[in-house]
Amino acid sequence: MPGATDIINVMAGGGTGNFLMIKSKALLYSSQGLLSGMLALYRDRLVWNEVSTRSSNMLTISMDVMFGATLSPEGKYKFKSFEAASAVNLKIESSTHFTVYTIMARESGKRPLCDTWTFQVETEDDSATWVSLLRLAIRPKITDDKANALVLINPISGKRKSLKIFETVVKPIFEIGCMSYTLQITNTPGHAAELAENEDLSAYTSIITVSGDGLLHEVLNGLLRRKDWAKYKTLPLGIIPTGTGNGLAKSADCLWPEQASVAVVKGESRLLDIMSATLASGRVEYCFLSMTWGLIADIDIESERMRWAGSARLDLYGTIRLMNLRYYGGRLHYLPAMESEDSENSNEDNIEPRRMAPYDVSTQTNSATSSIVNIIERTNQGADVPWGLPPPNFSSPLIRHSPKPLPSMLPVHVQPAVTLHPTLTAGINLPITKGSLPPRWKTVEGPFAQVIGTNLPWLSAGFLACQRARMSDGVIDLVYSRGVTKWQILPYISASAKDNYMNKDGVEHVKVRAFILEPTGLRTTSRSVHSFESVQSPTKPTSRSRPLSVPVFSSLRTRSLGRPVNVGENVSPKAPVPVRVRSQAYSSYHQQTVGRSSSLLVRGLACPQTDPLASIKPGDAAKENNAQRAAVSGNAAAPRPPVQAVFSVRSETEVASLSMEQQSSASAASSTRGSVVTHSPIPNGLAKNAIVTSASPVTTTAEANGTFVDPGEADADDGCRLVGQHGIIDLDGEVVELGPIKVECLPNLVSVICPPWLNESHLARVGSMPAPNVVEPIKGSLSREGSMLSFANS
Ligand SMILES: Nc1ncnc2c1ncn2[C@@H]1O[C@H](COP(=O)(O)OP(=O)(O)OP(=O)(O)O)[C@@H](O)[C@H]1O
Repeated sequence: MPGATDIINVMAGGGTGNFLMIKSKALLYSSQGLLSGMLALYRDRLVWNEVSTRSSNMLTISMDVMFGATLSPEGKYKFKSFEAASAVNLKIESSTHFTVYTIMARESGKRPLCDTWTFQVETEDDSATWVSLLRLAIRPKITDDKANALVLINPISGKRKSLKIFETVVKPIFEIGCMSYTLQITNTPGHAAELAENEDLSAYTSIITVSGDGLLHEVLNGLLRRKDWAKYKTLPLGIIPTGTGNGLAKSADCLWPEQASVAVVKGESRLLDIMSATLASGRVEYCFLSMTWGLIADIDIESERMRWAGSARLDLYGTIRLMNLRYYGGRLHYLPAMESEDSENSNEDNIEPRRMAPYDVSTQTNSATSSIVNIIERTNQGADVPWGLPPPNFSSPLIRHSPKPLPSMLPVHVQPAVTLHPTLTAGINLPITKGSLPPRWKTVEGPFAQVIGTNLPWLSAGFLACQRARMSDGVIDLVYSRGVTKWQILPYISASAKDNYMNKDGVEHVKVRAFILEPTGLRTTSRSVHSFESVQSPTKPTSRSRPLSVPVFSSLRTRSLGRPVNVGENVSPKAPVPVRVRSQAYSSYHQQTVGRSSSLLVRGLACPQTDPLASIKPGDAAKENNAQRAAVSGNAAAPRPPVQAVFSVRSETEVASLSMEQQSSASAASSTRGSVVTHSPIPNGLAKNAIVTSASPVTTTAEANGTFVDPGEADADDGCRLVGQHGIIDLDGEVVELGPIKVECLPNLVSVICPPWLNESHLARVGSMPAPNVVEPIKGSLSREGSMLSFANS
């Protein structure tokens, strides 16, 4: 039948995520060759079902993990995380083929897996239709001709690998995802801010930085300085993390450049609060990450000279700073976010903090969630102000000029064009005298070892500053320590701020709307430091405490500025230098939840809860054996996200031992002789299969030994044997040496294929497909759940 594509209900249906967009006959390319089946595209998934009398494999790919579809470019895109897919070296030239690209997150610390799935349909028109519909389903919010990003690359971020990462990871994903872009490499500090402020941005649908947090901070502030900033209030911002700290990317669960690139391609977004910091000079800076003072700021700033060490500089210098803990004199005033004081310290695990009027954003009508960053347009009409915020003060002198030029890297004119609801602290005169604070304000007094006002849980990828922080809750999480010893603060810094460190042992946490920091300008390594009052009536510093040299408060930094904010430079140490920080929920940041393993459904394929092999280096046979046994017997330790494991089985004895353990499991009813892999619930009786795959852990494609047994044809009694280290198959006397094979773990692999591909007679049962090259190495992966092992070929 010509043009067998069955297009059903294209773009119709609406409502549910399950309507069918297209359905047709399609061959699935696997390392075993072509498998015949029916392919159906729904709005939320792609499903391929094998049509065969012999087996009924099924492939389901969730739309969550798909990021592109192209016409047969197999082999074109090969980058690091594509290793697994590129092992399948298919020669596909005809344009009746198309390829779907997927990304799957893996357990923490491991690079996500990108994969390709190639199908063949009957005509070129069919494959073109498939590709365009797939693209539509993958990126429903972005049409191909619309997406055009301004991409800013900071070549010196982190370990100076931004350019390389762009070329090898970002660019291929952008190409696959049909993302057009204009590239700009930054030359100097401030360059990105200048571009964001002065460039004509009308052609762009987003600004993406390939950088650390500092460059995005520049972009944000540059945008806010534009006269026409309101025009770009919905311009999405995104970050592909290549920096040192990468706190935003970590908090958004997009720490791998692959994840972040895919998120950009798919145009997913998420709200993000911004903090505005009014400095002593009157200068206003906006930051999305945090404001730190004391320990964390010192680590950040003073370790700049160790940039060569990448993110390790924070750990290295952090240890030094912690061992020589400093204390800073000053006062901290804050406006609690909660009505009740007690509720500040209540357990708020996993609960989004309650928004309080007038900052209740729950009523907002802005469609902020549909783009990466939305700067909310504000008007002078109180009633029209989003979320009931007080009217912005556009005539504030802060907008026009800085009262006193600062010797900073930014020129004076770079005042933000907007002042975000400045009323919380605007009426408070500094220095603050007793009784001058508005009601509900609280004051705590130093000496402080650290003060962190954070908008995000993670200040850097390695430092969870406040687990309770949420990026769009409209409040600041204030964490401070005063008068603590280094040993008290050590668990918080080293093990990060799990909730059990909060509000005890000197690590205080409170959710606030705004805070004011009044440093005295005195720093000491002694805990018996001067009180704020002592500054008002200064006494001569003791030998262990000293006024700081200029700049006085070099240790105050709005993290993500990418440079210190020298608040109060040239100010006498005796004069308190106030800093006002407040939060505003007004913009958003892109984020995509990438690759939930549940989103790829595998019939009969069990997901293991632990992977005893994960920590074992290839070649460590003894450890591997133990781990395999532990895994098979379900003797697993701590639970972790589902993964697939790759096993090595090297001898008959080992096979027997695995089989025996399998048979002892209730779920392994159909276990048979000589089998490593068994499945009870496979419907067509093809559950009796065995596989030997790799000695490698799951991370990469690996040279490995392999063999295969199909107990339907052969078993331990009639000649099925696993021999030696080189994957020799002995089927009824017919010996096939597979040699080293590449084994890949494909967490998003899909079918539990009962391998019918070893010889012609097996293939004949599959149908009238062309015979695959049966001596090709067998690729596959083995997974387990408790005592259940499952093999899936790729
Ligand atoms: N070409 C350049 N040469 C020197 N500095 C630059 C250049 N381009 C940008 N910068 C500056 O580098 C600073 C730090 O960059 P970025 O934040 O990207 O990396 P990072 O500091 O390593 O990462 P993180 O902020 O996540 O810790 C930015 O504030 C920016 O001003």
